[in-house]
Amino acid sequence: MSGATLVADGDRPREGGPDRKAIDVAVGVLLATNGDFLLTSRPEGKVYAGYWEFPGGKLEAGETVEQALRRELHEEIGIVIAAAEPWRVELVDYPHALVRLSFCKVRAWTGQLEMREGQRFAWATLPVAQSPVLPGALPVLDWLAAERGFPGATCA
Ligand SMILES: Nc1nc2c([nH]c(=O)n2[C@H]2C[C@H](O)[C@@H](COP(=O)(O)OP(=O)(O)OP(=O)(O)O)O2)c(=O)[nH]1
Repeated sequence: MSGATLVADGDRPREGGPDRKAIDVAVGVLLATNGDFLLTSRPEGKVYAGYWEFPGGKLEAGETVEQALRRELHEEIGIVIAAAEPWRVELVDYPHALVRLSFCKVRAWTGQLEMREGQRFAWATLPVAQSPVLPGALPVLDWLAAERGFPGATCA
């Protein structure tokens, strides 16, 4: 897992000193009725371009996680989500930023998937065939595996 450290929420960040402020990010784990989950690739021009992740993005000033997730998923993949079910929060210390990822499960939405930033997308299952997976998205695969009683490696 080069270039990023997963740290327990509340721990002091590895680099940048105590003033390094975490950037809040809302992330959606879209679940199809058959259990498949949506992965999207990071667009060109962003850090970790081409890596697979769960769709989402940074909170804007004054937004809640759910509001940001609703906005980001509409802007980036063209859908309008129903409820966002808060799931887990994870702090990841990247060289480019310390990010606090708020993962939400999303089971219902309207609209057709439309990759508006030139991303690729895949309905994935365990073990995930897509590669490489963004370091900050890997724990989600472990959480899904634990929930599902899936044994072994989560990536092929
Ligand atoms: N969307 C998403 N971001 C993740 C995941 N895991 C992970 O570490 N991240 C990190 C990567 C980035 O540092 C940060 C998200 O920032 P971003 O640059 O993609 O957000 P954004 O779409 O708002 O981008 P921009 O408006 O600044 O261009 O969160 C994940 O599964 N999904």
